[in-house]
Amino acid sequence: NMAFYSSLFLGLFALLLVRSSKVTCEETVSVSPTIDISINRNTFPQGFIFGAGSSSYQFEGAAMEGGRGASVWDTFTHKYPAKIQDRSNGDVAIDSYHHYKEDVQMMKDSNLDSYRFSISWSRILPKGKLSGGINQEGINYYNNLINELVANGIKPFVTIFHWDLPQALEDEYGGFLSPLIVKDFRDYAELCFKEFGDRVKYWVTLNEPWSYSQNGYANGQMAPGRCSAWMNSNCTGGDSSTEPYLVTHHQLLAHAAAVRLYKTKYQTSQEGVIGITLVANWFLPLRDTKADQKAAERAIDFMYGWFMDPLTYGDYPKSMRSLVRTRLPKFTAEQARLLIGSFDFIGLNYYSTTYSSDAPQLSNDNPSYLTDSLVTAAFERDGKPIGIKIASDWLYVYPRGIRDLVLYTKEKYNNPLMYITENGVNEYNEPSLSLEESLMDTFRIDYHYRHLYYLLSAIRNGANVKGYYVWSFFDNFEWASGYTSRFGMIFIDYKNGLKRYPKLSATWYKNFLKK
Ligand SMILES: N=C(Cc1ccccc1)N[C@@H]1O[C@H](CO[C@@H]2OC[C@@H](O)[C@H](O)[C@H]2O)[C@@H](O)[C@H](O)[C@H]1O
Repeated sequence: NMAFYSSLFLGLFALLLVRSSKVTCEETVSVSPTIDISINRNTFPQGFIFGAGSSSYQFEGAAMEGGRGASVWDTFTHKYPAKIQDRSNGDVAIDSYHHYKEDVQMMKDSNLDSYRFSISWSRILPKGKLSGGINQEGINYYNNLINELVANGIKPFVTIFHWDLPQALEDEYGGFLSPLIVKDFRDYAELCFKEFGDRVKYWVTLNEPWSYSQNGYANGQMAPGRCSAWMNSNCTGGDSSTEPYLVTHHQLLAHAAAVRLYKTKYQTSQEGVIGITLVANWFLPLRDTKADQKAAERAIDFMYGWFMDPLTYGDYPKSMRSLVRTRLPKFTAEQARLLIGSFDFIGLNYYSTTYSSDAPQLSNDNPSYLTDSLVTAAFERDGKPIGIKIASDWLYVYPRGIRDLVLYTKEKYNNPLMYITENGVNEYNEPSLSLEESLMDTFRIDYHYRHLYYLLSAIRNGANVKGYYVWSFFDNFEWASGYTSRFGMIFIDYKNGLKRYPKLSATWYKNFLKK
């Protein structure tokens, strides 16, 4: 019976244990708060526009067809093929000029709300000026494209200048190096408003004026390929310490002139909106020191404030005034007045974030835009990269940067209406891959999902963002990288008639956009 009582006791004890654990289990179990990380079109505000982008020189082809005149990119690629990684050019590109009906169908199949594209200035004004004559075939092409988009319920989002300046204007007065560009750009913009403004309700004057100034006039890596001789970058001429500042100055004045024209003469009847697209990295201090914090602030001033300060406050950032001094042009009071608020929205192109560290040693007797900010960029801290790198050596994946940049814009520049006009990641063209493997871009789904997650977080924190455009819908001519770099959600088979194949990311985006 001893055994009986001990087993009884053990049983009771076990029961008590279970009960107590059960009781404590019931009392203490707290369902962890669900952190909702699932997003789709419907978690974004009503009316948010989802799209994808392109640009004329990178996509159209037909460079010597349909009456198109030469642009500085035709000259640059033909004269300096060594400056393009695979010595290629945009003569044919992905031939959107002839494929636009098929391409619009693919946009429709992808559930896009909108398609961003740019107009080739020298396709509609082959000599750059009205006096040089209007090319009706060029006008017809854009009318056909716009009509095809509208007929398929896709909003055209049109960039007036995406770097392909008519060569004739470069030859006549140095293009954006001269204030003469303001009148010719305004006349070109007016032709666009007149011919397309009844159906185009979203206008961008300039795409990434920073890239045009930096790559065209500071490092000479892109058209028109100018830089200081001491940079030994095979530039045809130029001065990296002054020309980037003149080109930005004249781009801003040209932008303001086109916006003023649209607002005084076309906006009331056409009821569209007009803005500018700026590219900006986000910048984090490399070390938690005052010096590196100031360096990060200078970095964003020199890349983003270079444009946002004149557009919001009528002058360049103080950090630029104090470091660039006499090499930084001045605005007259009238020009400042025209510039302030010269936009209904800001288009933002965000790709990546870098670390900034203070670099006083950069001030030397060979000044240039590239070093004037006295900042060194880094992609890793203590050997740890800021994010994963898929392909390009400047593109590390840092999705939180899109939220930081958007909230910075909200705080510093009065929360303007914003559209993310480009966000994307590239893989290298890899001829050894099978077609199936080339289409399996799971990294691109990850990239866009995480950037959209952080963009939504910024919106939930009050940022006034109303749209998002993937760069890019199709693989295309990626400037200095030629066809070696692929950003598209649709694969282009360059070896087989430019056939289009949706990548996995296109299917993902289609489902994400399902209404
Ligand atoms: N490409 C830029 C600005 C830039 C230029 C050279 C190097 C880094 C960044 N901005 C946008 O990025 C897109 C992706 O840019 C590519 O990025 C990887 C580079 O290797 C490639 O040369 C560039 O075209 C362009 O296609 C769009 O036309 C342009 O608006």
